[in-house]
Amino acid sequence: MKIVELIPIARDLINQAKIAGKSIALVPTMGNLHAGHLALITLAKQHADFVVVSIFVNPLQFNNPDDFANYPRTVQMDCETIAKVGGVDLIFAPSESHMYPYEELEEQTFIEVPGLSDMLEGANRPGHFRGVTTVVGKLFNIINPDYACFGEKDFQQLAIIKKMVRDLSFNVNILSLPTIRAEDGLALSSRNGLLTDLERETAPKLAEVMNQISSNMKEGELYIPTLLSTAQFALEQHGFIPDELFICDADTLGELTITSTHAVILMAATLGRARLIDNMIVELPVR
Ligand SMILES: Nc1ncnc2c1ncn2[C@@H]1O[C@H](COP(=O)(O)OP(=O)(O)OP(=O)(O)O)[C@@H](O)[C@H]1O
Ligand SMILES: CC(C)(CO)[C@@H](O)C(=O)[O-]
Ligand code: BAL
Repeated sequence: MKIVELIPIARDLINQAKIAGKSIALVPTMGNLHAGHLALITLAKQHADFVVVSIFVNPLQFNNPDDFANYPRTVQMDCETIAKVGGVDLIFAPSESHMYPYEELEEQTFIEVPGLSDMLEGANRPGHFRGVTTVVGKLFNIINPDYACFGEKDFQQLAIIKKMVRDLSFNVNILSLPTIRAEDGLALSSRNGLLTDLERETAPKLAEVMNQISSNMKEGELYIPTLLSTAQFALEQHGFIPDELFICDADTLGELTITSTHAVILMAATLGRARLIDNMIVELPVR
């Protein structure tokens, strides 16, 4: 396994693999790896001969400077974890100045997916998805993967990346994986490390509240304002500051309509220093 910081060196190694007839899979991450990332690596290995993991805390996608400053950076430990798990051929871990060599980040050329990027999480984190699509597009151009693997935990991000790939004709197959959870139901996330022990005990309540909304919907309660206000109240009772609570059509991410077959519950809530996100698909009862 090679660990590479520079774009031309990564390109050379990928070209050699391609000349040898190998297919390439990319797992983009911001590091601080957990079992969710390792499951994405397993997915990549199932599809391709040469697996690349990128580790880059992308400044373009952080609209909150404290969030960027606090984001856990553990590259050395991540490389050791990946080496221990095995099966990864290349770790691409560029420096910020190598990815964005400008004095001001705003000088960088951006990729922007309209519509989907501005709603829901995008409305709450202005510029976030523009930063994600720009870095993912750049990684696709550097690594030139046949496959790229993403988690369904970032549901809206996945929808936006699929649209970017379609709209810009990137020659890459997008693979995805359901959210990997701790035994108590908490979605694994790098930001979970920011929780105190006590907050960590409370954190699974986010998924519990989501499960409760899902059960209510399956039983026929489909009046969204009631579902959302009940969830908001429950989260506040547990000490969360709810940030986003949405129930949308899982296919369009727009409002539920009479023809919707699946809803998605999207949640983001702050607990202590951590902003946690989660989501769940709900098959709607026949109406
Ligand atoms: N619990 C999980 N299950 C499956 N995939 C996950 C999980 N957590 C993250 N991923 C996926 O891993 C990839 C890299 O995500 P990232 O490095 O941001 O980790 P993260 O744990 O989501 O961190 P954070 O949520 O704090 O940003 C993304 O495609 C993301 O959707
Ligand atoms: C896809 C990604 C690695 C781009 O920085 C990031 O948004 C993430 O970790 O989900
Ligand atoms: N996995 C999501 C990346 C972010 O919150 O910036």
